[in-house]
Amino acid sequence: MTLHAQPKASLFINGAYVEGEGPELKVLYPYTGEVIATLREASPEQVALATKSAEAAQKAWGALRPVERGRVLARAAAIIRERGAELARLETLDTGKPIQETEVADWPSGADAIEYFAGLAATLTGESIPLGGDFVYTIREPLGVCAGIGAWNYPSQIACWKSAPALIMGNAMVFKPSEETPLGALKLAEILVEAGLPAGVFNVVQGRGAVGAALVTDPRVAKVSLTGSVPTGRKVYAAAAEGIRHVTMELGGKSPLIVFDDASLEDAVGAAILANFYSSGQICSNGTRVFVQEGIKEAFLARLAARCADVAMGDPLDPATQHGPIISAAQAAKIRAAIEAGIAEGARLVCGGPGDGAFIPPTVFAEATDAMTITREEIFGPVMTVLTFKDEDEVIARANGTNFGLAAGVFTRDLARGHRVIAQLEAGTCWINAYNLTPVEAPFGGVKQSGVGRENSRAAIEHYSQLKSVYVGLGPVESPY
Ligand SMILES: NC(=O)c1ccc[n+]([C@@H]2O[C@H](COP(=O)([O-])OP(=O)(O)OC[C@H]3O[C@@H](n4cnc5c(N)ncnc54)[C@H](O)[C@@H]3O)[C@@H](O)[C@H]2O)c1
Repeated sequence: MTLHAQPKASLFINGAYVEGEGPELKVLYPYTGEVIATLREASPEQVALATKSAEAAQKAWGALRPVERGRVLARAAAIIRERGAELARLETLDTGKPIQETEVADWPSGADAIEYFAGLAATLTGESIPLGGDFVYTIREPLGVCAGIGAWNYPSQIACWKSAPALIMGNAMVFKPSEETPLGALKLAEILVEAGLPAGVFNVVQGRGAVGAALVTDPRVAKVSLTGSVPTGRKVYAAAAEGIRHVTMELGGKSPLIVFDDASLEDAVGAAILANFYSSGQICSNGTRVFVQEGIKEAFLARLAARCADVAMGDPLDPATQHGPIISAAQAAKIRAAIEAGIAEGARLVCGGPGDGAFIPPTVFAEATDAMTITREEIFGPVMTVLTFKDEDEVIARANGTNFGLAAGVFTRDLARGHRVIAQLEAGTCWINAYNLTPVEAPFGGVKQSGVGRENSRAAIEHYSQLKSVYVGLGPVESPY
């Protein structure tokens, strides 16, 4: 079976594939390390060309009836679903994620977002504000050219989640995928054009951080939406501030998953697995600090270790594979260093460990403290830290003892307690008796250093539009002189 995934060219500008003029970018299949495509980065001139194309195309696109924009996006969602198998395979080659995940989670979630915003299109109106005689009306306007910058863990989903609300509001977008996973965004550009999107409304440039930085500071860019780590977020937010640009920041996390002793043990263990090991643990909202109430700690760890022992690791294209490789050798080395630090600082390795080559098995630490590196820092790999607690107040304080605030989960059969605890947790995206489910209908995003703004749901529209307020005077103008 060929693993060749070379696109027609590296960039997609003004409705067509264009070859990049910058440095080479090799795309490796994480499972085997073989080169599946060789791309070129965009040159600074090509980044400017992309934003100019976007600026030119945005005017007519933004002037369409919203229902017409919705029709284009609805068609694109249908094409994504028709090509589900082909797109899932490409996503697996690009990311190394098991095909059993990419078939149900990645592009399908992207298609959901495109479909959702397509349906919302015609409902996005301003309001009329009566003032006695005079009145004010508001117009919800697009921002103009939006820049999207993606991470490598959900490359196609991220491209869809950012472009769908942007485009439906009449904006144009220039998207830069992660240099690790450049392929899916090109497919999205192709599909959008096939669905009827005018040339230039959605463009893709490739490259490492410097290309992202050039995009963020391009004078035509009005808004920047980044999915990435906190350190990158800090840089991008600062660069965007120079031009008073709007931002959405979807950043990292070290989220708490709290399991009370009245919870269904089997469900809580299942959620802890979903919260730590799906996509080989490379998920921003992962509940990597699992707080288990004292009385059930041993039973929880025993069941967790037993279920993790059954994991099927291996060839991501094999439908039976549940746990794939880590995205890159560099990321695997970082995760291994975190595992070594956990052992060196005295935590007990319950199962898993550093693994071999591209694979790191589901790894669980117990007897950890809040001060340990594995408990404080985002690892972005399949590493769970189990901590124990005595009571509600204690666990809330400890769960909040972090600068991150992306997500949080609570497991309990006492629903009053579930709501009470969630209300006190400093996190943007929360679950009670569930974890890591992110339907497009619900807002997604973080508080504290995990981010600014929300993706998905009607809330995303706020971040891709601005309100014009129009005062209408119906009476005589009263001037003081
Ligand atoms: N909150 C969310 O929705 C969410 C989702 C997925 C991943 N993440 C986070 O992303 C991180 C993992 O992804 P990653 O390693 O690709 O992140 P990263 O921060 O290294 O890179 C993210 C993107 O930013 C670009 N970039 C780097 N420097 C830049 C600069 N100076 N200016 C502009 N762009 C720049 C990169 O090329 C890449 O496309 C984790 O921290 C994870 O938690 C967050």
